[in-house]
Amino acid sequence: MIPLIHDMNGKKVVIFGGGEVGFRKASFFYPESDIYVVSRTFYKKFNSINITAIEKELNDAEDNFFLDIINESFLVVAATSDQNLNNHIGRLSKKAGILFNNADGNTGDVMIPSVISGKNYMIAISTCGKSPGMSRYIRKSLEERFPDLDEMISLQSEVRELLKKKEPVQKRRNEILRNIIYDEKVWEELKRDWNSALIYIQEKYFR
Ligand SMILES: C[C@@]1(CC(=O)O)c2cc3[nH]c(cc4nc(cc5[nH]c(cc(n2)[C@H]1CCC(=O)O)[C@@](C)(CC(=O)O)[C@@H]5CCC(=O)O)C(CC(=O)O)=C4CCC(=O)O)c(CCC(=O)O)c3CC(=O)O
Ligand SMILES: NC(=O)C1=CN([C@@H]2O[C@H](COP(=O)(O)OP(=O)(O)OC[C@H]3O[C@@H](n4cnc5c(N)ncnc54)[C@H](O)[C@@H]3O)[C@@H](O)[C@H]2O)C=CC1
Repeated sequence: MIPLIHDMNGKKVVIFGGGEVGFRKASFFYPESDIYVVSRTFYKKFNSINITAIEKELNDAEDNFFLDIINESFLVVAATSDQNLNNHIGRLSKKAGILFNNADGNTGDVMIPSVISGKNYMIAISTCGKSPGMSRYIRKSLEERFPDLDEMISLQSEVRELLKKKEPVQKRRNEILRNIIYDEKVWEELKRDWNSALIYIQEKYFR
């Protein structure tokens, strides 16, 4: 498997299973996608997000029920507590030519990663199904280790543009940007304030 960052805006996503896991998967795609959740029961937190809920016992549902509901969707997620049912939904999605993610059962075409994101970046973490708990741990560790990523990226972006005007040699621009990233004092100034970090950079690197 390889990672892709995908525009899910307005895409139809159908989730089977309305438990805590189904809710987490729905939250993952919310609010970007158009989300349908099909289940016999719904976890209480579903009240907090805007999805289309379809109450249905799936044990006695015909294949055509599934095929009608997943029609024209971009992705199907199986998150019921019944592996056989999840795998069956996977086979039907394949038949319909729709991407499939399985929260419990045979791995589908797509896996859902742990995500850290800000205004200026996103990082997705996966252990390829080996240890989702470790993905969560890595996410938490990165969040603690890099609380100022957004600020640093916007600072780099600003300095990059300033440098393009001031420094004609690309290799030199590259070197300065790298030195700034590794300059602990810049990170310290950033904690105080974005502008004081920029002033420090201009005094030290723009002479
Ligand atoms: C394969 C995958 C399928 C998929 O859903 O795409 C899958 C499968 C399974 N997870 C299970 C358990 C747990 N999942 C988590 C947490 C997350 N699980 C997520 C993704 C994935 N989980 C995909 C692989 C991604 C990868 O490898 O990185 C995350 C990243 C994204 C999300 O769900 O939003 C989210 C963290 C979000 C965050 O916080 O950052 C925790 C931790 C916790 O809840 O504290 C536990 C308990 C501890 C543990 O088991 O490690 C079980 C039951 C195992 C059993 O029966 O014992 C299965 C089924 C199986 O393994 O067969
Ligand atoms: N991929 C992941 O990240 C994780 C997956 N899991 C696994 O995912 C599965 C779901 O976990 P939870 O949401 O905690 O379980 P849960 O039991 O709280 O929720 C299951 C949902 O599926 C629905 N459902 C089950 N059978 C159905 C049927 N025949 N017809 C209609 N609806 C049906 C239930 O009504 C319920 O809403 C479990 O098997 C669990 O082991 C657990 C943790 C993380």
